[in-house]
This record gives sequence, structure tokens and C-alpha cells, in this order.
Amino acid sequence: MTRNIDLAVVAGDGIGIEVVEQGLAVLEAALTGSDVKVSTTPFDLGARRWHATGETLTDEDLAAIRTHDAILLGAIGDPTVPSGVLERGLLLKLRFALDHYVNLRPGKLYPGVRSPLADPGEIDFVVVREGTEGPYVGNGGALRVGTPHELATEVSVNTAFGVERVVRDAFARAQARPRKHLTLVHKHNVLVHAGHLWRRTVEAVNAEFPDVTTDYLHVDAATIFLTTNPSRFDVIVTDNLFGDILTDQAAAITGGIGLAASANINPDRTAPSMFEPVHGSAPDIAGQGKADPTATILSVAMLLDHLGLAVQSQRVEAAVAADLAERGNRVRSTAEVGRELAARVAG
Ligand SMILES: NC(=O)c1ccc[n+]([C@@H]2O[C@H](COP(=O)([O-])OP(=O)(O)OC[C@H]3O[C@@H](n4cnc5c(N)ncnc54)[C@H](O)[C@@H]3O)[C@@H](O)[C@H]2O)c1
Ligand SMILES: CC(C)[C@H](C(=O)O)[C@@H](O)C(=O)O
Ligand SMILES: [Mg+2]
Repeated sequence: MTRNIDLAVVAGDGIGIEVVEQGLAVLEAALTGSDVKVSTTPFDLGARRWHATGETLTDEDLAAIRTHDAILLGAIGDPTVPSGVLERGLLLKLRFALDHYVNLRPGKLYPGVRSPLADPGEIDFVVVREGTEGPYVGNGGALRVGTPHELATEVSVNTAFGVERVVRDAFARAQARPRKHLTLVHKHNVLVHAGHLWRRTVEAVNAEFPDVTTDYLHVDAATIFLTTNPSRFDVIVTDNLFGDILTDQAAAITGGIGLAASANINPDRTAPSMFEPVHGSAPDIAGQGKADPTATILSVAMLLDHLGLAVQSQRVEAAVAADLAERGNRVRSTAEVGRELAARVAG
């Protein structure tokens, strides 16, 4: 019986449009010849829509997106729109409204990929970044703006419910991996309220996963070890902001931001999960065909896996791995990389 996947597509801004086109081509190639069909609904969201209508993401958009099986997103943000309008009003609104509390970001150094680290060793970890709380919730404000007495707050919100569910998910992921190790990254020597909630939660949930070993690093020290000994990491669980920063660093040590994939997962499947590269809209190279679509294509592999299409997912990842093993310093356009990867996937 034919299975149909309804995919919402939010290409967004800048290079988002270029890399999503290639991601969709590879998705199509991965499903060709199978009994799985994909139908895509493009959503006109981002800077163009905001300039035309003043809208970022309406209730109608959100309701329509909800009816889909998954979302593929390119990138959101544009220099012609005030900073934060689209990031908060569109991207974070999607993650929050669709309860994407697990933001999964692998840090993997594929064979043949050059790391800036002199002796990177084997790098294969995954960051489980909390996606719906922390300093991202918009719990803040400003008084006396523009005066010498301006006061600005962004309060980090951490609930026992929110921390526990993401920590449990991270333990389950650690348990399913060969090394079965979980590192909590926080800053509980300073952020004593939130930090100790995270620490106590990890200790408590560890009882359910006795075969998973754990350790703890303050976030500043974690950045040292990501540089000096990234092999020590297996699963990292951390809050929304620390996870944002660490995953750009993870991308940098594993071949660059053009390779870094991510999944915003709603593990309870009460709403569609969303797959997107870690990078942004890259206004500095947008429209030039220079963006590497590999991060989006690896995000497509995560999408396929989430939809239970493990074989197709592995085919996409294997195609990327083979391409990375051979690419060296070859300069190719966005479309060339996409075309070659689609051809490899098609076999
Ligand atoms: N998930 C998202 O949609 C997301 C993520 C990060 C930033 N942003 C937004 O994107 C805009 C630009 O942000 P930024 O400059 O801090 O980060 P960025 O990730 O867009 O770019 C950082 C640097 O990496 C390069 N780069 C990014 N993706 C690349 C790719 N696929 N191939 C080759 N090079 C690539 C860029 O050219 C730039 O030099 C801002 O509006 C920001 O808010 C959105
Ligand atoms: C654009 C911004 C809201 C976003 C984040 O901070 O989560 C981005 O940096 C990311 O990593 O996806
Ligand atoms: Mg980021």
C-alpha cells in the first residue's frame, strides 16, 4: 500500500531557499521506486511575507502546518527585518507552539572531513538541546529604553516538567548508543536555581537508566573539552541557550556549519517535528549559489528516520558520507552538491 507523507516546507530567507531546494531533490531521490510518496506544501513565511503583510506566522499558518506529518525548514532571518522579529515571531514560535522540546544536533566528524583541530580523534556525539524553555521564552522586558538608566531582563524559565522530559529523552538516547554516556552541561556554580534543578533531575532520572554513566561540565569548561578532547562526548544534555552556542562550536570542529544538521522533535507526536540545518540565512553569501546544502540534506536523513524510514535515511547519510570522503577542496555550487548527492542516493 502506498504511504503518503505530507511535508510542510518553510524555505524561509537567504540561503534557506537555496538549500531547501536541494534537500527536497534528495528526499525525492530517496523515495523514488518505493511505495512512499511525498507531497509538499510550501509556506510563504519569512522576510518577503513580513514586508508584504507585516505577518510572521498567523494562527491560520500554524493550523495549516499542524496538519502535516513533518516540516522541512531552511533558515529564518534577514538584515532588512529588525533582529528578532522573524527569529522570535516565526522560528521560535514554531518550535514553541509545536512543542519541539528535543532539539537534536549531532556532532559527527565524517571520514575525509578536515577539522580545524590538529588531532580531532573520533568525534561522534549528539547534543540534546532543550527547545521550549530557558532564556528563549520571552520572559523579559525593558524599562527606560535608550536612557542611561535602561534596565533589560531576559529571565530563564526552567520547569521541573520541562527539564525532566528532555533529560529522560537524553538518557534514552544515551542508553541506545554503544558508549551509554551522558554529560550534563550547565553552569550550576553561578546559575544556582536553574542549575541545581537540572543537576537533581539528571541524578533522579539516572535511577531509571542505571547502565548510563553520567558526568557534568560547566558550560565554559565544556567549550574547552569540545576543542581539546571532543571524543569524550557521547550525549550532551543542556538548556536552550547553552545548546545553541555549543552546537555552533560542534559544527565548527566537525567540518563547518555547512554540514551541521538538526531536528526539532516533538517526541510525543502531538504535532509535526521540524528538520532544519543548524545554520542561518547567511546574508553574506545568499543568492550566490555558494551555500553548502549538506546540512539540510543530513537534516532530511533525520526527517526520514523520524518518519520510520530508516533504510532511506541511511541511504541519504551514506551518500553524504561517500561524498564527504571524496570532496576534498573541490569547489561546487549549491546545485552541484545537491545534484551529485541526489544521484548517489538514487544509486
Ligand atoms: N535556524 C535558523 O533559521 C537560524 C540559525 C542561525 C541564524 N539565523 C539567522 O540567520 C541570520 C544570519 O545569522 P548568522 O550570520 O549569525 O549565522 P549564519 O549561520 O547564517 O552564518 C554564519 C556564517 O556561516 C556561513 N554559512 C552559514 N551556512 C552556510 C552554508 N550552508 N554553507 C556555507 N556557509 C554557510 C555564512 O556565510 C556566515 O559566514 C540572522 O538573521 C540569524 O538570526 C537563523
Ligand atoms: C535564529 C535563532 C533563533 C536560532 C536559535 O537560537 O535557536 C538559531 O541560532 C539556531 O541555532 O537554530
Ligand atoms: Mg544557533
